[in-house]
Amino acid sequence: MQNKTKSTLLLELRELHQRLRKLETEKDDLRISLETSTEHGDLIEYELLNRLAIFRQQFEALEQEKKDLELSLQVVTETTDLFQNELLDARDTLEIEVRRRTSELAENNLKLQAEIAERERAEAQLKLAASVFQASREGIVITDANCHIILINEAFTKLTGYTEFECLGRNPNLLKSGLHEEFFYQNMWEAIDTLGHWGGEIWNRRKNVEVFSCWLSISAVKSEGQQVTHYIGIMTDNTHQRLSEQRIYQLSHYDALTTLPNRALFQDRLQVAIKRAHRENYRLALLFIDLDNFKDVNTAFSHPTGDQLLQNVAHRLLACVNDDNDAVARLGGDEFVVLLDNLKNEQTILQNAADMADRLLRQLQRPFLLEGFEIFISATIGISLYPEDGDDIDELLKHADNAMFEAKQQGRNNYHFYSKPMNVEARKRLTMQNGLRRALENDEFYLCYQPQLDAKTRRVIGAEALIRWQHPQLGLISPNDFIPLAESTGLIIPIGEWALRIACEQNKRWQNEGLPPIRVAVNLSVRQFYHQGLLSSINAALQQSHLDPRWLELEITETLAMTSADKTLKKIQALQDLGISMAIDDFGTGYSSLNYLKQFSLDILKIDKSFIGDIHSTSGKALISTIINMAHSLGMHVTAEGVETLEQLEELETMACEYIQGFIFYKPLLKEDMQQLLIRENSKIVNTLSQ
Ligand SMILES: Nc1nc2c(ncn2[C@@H]2O[C@H](COP(=O)(O)O[C@H]3[C@@H](O)[C@H](n4cnc5c(=O)[nH]c(N)nc54)O[C@@H]3COP(=O)(O)O)[C@@H](O)[C@H]2O)c(=O)[nH]1
Repeated sequence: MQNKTKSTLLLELRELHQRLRKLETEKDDLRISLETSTEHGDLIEYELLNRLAIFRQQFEALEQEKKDLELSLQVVTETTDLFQNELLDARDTLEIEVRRRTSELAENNLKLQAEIAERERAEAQLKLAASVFQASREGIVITDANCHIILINEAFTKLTGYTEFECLGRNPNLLKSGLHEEFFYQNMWEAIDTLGHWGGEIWNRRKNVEVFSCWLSISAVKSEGQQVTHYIGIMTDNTHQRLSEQRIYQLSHYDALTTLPNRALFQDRLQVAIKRAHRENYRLALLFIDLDNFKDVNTAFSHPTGDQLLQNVAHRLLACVNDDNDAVARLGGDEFVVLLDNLKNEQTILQNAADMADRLLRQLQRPFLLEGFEIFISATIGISLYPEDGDDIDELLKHADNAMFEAKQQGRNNYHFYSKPMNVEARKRLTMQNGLRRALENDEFYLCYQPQLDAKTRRVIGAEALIRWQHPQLGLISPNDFIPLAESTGLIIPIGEWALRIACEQNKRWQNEGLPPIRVAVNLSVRQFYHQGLLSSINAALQQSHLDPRWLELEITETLAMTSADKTLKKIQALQDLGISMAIDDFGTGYSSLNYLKQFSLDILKIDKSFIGDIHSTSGKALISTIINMAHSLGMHVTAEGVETLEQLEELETMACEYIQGFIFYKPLLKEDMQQLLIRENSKIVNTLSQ
């Protein structure tokens, strides 16, 4: 009974009540039946009473059962109430615990949520970083602390041509272009080591050996303990920018039509040249060139033809200048400039500038063949000199421009110096130059003959033919003044040929007159010597005069002999093969190679007068003696020139110098005087023979 639950007990109790009520009803029914059963006899009554007693018993049993049940219910209810209280207590404790655990759980959950969010954020960042690394247009390379590549991105491969496989484990110096000096890399690493970072432009080399320019930034990555763990290099291809920069530079510094430097670049160069000239104490000449009547070409032909003409002019100007020192630029329109830099010799600056102006004018005078036409133009040049005519760009340009304007006023196709004294000199030069062209036709040249004597016998054995120019206005002009001009204009060729022809004819004439034969020496200038017509003109002179070649001597200077030695050697040999004597002039003033001298096997060595003037000193004496001995050992005879004093003559005699030329005996003589001398010489010989 105790084990039954309260609800089971209540159920049973309810059932019991029902059964009791049913029994009550049956008992009532039975009583009524009993009261009304008199008609049925005693049997029925007995039966009914019996059944009633059974009912009663049942009822009482049920009542007892009910009591028991109610008792049990009471027990159960009491037990349940007790349990209920314990349960309530337990539930309260449990609830508190559950609440505590729930809040703990909620807290942990929040933490977890935050952790998950953090992890997701970190993962997203990593993903982003990885995609940025890969998608970056900059080439990125990551190395370990020992500079071994551990990671590169796609852009790096694109930029350098190296794949990851080819790079991993290697040093990034595999990109070294070889264009930077070692100190460049030293500075770079110094910055990384001290500042942790370096950035700059660098030339690298791709796998296909192509060199490219890039902006490179290198950062050192450090641990918390400040130890370098990695290096990150980020490079941006700069080639396109470089090319555009070059293009922009080209456009802004060079003339698009002629590709010559434009005004801006020229001014920069002039500025640099002025500074250097100031520092190193030399001079500059600025030639401002303006084409004459250029507009007519544009009008008569077309602008494209005019453009072509300007391009051709630029080429010709460039061909005239010395690549190393001089600069040509187009200032605009038909205006050009030439800068002569590094003019060290003060004596020749005027000459150099005037020579250049001459050369430019001559080049521009040659016809230009354009579109099937021969187009003739000329130019006018204004010249300013640094520092005389200005010490800054603007002044020099302005004064050269002014000088050009002056030159235009005086007629085109000429040049004009800015400063007056220069112009006087230049005008003299111009007069000489113009006169030089006509001098041959006008028979303004003549030859003098300076006798050469045998040092021992004092007999005249030869003469040097020396040219003179009798200018109608300027008077007698020294060869020292006009020979360089003739050289630079090329007029030395006809003038030299004339001197050669006259000397041969005169010598032959003296021989024909029965005078003692002498060897006449003729000077050859550099241009003349290398002129391809030299041999034929000498042959012509000899044939026309019928002079035996052994009575002709040709003098070349020491400097000439030493330039292009092989070419010189062949030419000397060819002349000697004709039977002509070859002399090396001005010996000691230039640069000689004993080796060449030996190979040339020249006939005569002429010691320069500057040495003879120094013969009184011990060192001068020793030097001359050495030269004479060397010449003898090379099989040459020696002529001492510029001998002016007895002391010099005696010294030379003791040194076994064979021939003497100098004022001590004779100055250069007119041909008539030379003839008289030869007549006297002849009579000396006759006298000696008759004694
Ligand atoms: N290419 C050619 N060059 C020529 C020709 N004619 C002459 N020249 C060269 O011109 C330079 C100057 O010559 P010149 O003024 O005639 O002077 C010569 C002599 O007068 C001078 N000399 C001779 N002796 C003395 C002397 O005792 N004292 C002194 N102060 N001067 C003297 O030396 C000049 C000859 O020199 P060099 O020729 O070196 O023997 C001169 O360089 C000539 O070469 C020519 O036709 N063509």
